[in-house]
Amino acid sequence: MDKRMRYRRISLIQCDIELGEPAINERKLTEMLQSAAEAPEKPDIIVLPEMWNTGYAMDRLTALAERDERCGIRRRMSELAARHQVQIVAGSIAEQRNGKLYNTMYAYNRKGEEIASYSKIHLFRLMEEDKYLEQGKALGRFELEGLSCGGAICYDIRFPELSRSLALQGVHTMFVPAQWPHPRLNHWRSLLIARAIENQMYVAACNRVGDSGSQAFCGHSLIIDPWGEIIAEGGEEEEIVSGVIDLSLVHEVRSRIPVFSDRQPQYYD
Ligand SMILES: O=C(O)CCC(=O)C(=O)O
Repeated sequence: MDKRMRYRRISLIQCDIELGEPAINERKLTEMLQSAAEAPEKPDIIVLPEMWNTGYAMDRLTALAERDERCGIRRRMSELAARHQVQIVAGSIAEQRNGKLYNTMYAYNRKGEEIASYSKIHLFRLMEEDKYLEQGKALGRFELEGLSCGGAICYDIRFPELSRSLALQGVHTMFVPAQWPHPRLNHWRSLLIARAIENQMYVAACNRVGDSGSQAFCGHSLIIDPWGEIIAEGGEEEEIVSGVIDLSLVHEVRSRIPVFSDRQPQYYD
């Protein structure tokens, strides 16, 4: 495999998010993104956390969410990607489309083209997402320079069917923006490691830190390889978590333990 195609450096922007303050959040994310992009070891892909524009300001989302016609954040993400010639999995933002609210991930290539979107399918009742948001209706699969990618947002990782469906569609790296709170750090780490092992894929998961009301978010953004080994892990403060993935490992692990050809789908519902 061509060396340039084999390795990708990924940086996860693990940060705090101000509740209901899109302008403040965008300023901070932009600064962190720029410093990641200008680091001596420049990443190929930068990943942001979930709902980073508004946080969980659910009862104010109609006023605060990004609107298609404004095209503000999406245009600026696209400009950042083009300016720094970096690929961006822009976490997810609260957005309003056709009068409905969604929690949506966007991805940009190095030219700044918006190449994919994925709206969260499994809405998290504990945060009342189901009361305010419309669920997504399609899986998020996309390509970043030949890397076959998939998206899952936070609670989605509790549904192994979603990541398995992505793997069956050829995904080798799953990106997971999140706002995952304590006291379920153990679930966060275990579920992400399990999704990587069972699907023999890389998982790059970007969580937020800090508090919002009674919730404390647990950070520990992770890059996990297809063997379940942790390549990089954050703490519980703001930081940029980086690691290099080696795509040949996906093929190696899949040929060593051939779970995809050993599946027995006739027994599954
Ligand atoms: O499933 C969990 O424990 C956390 C999920 C969550 O916080 C979310 O989807 O926003």
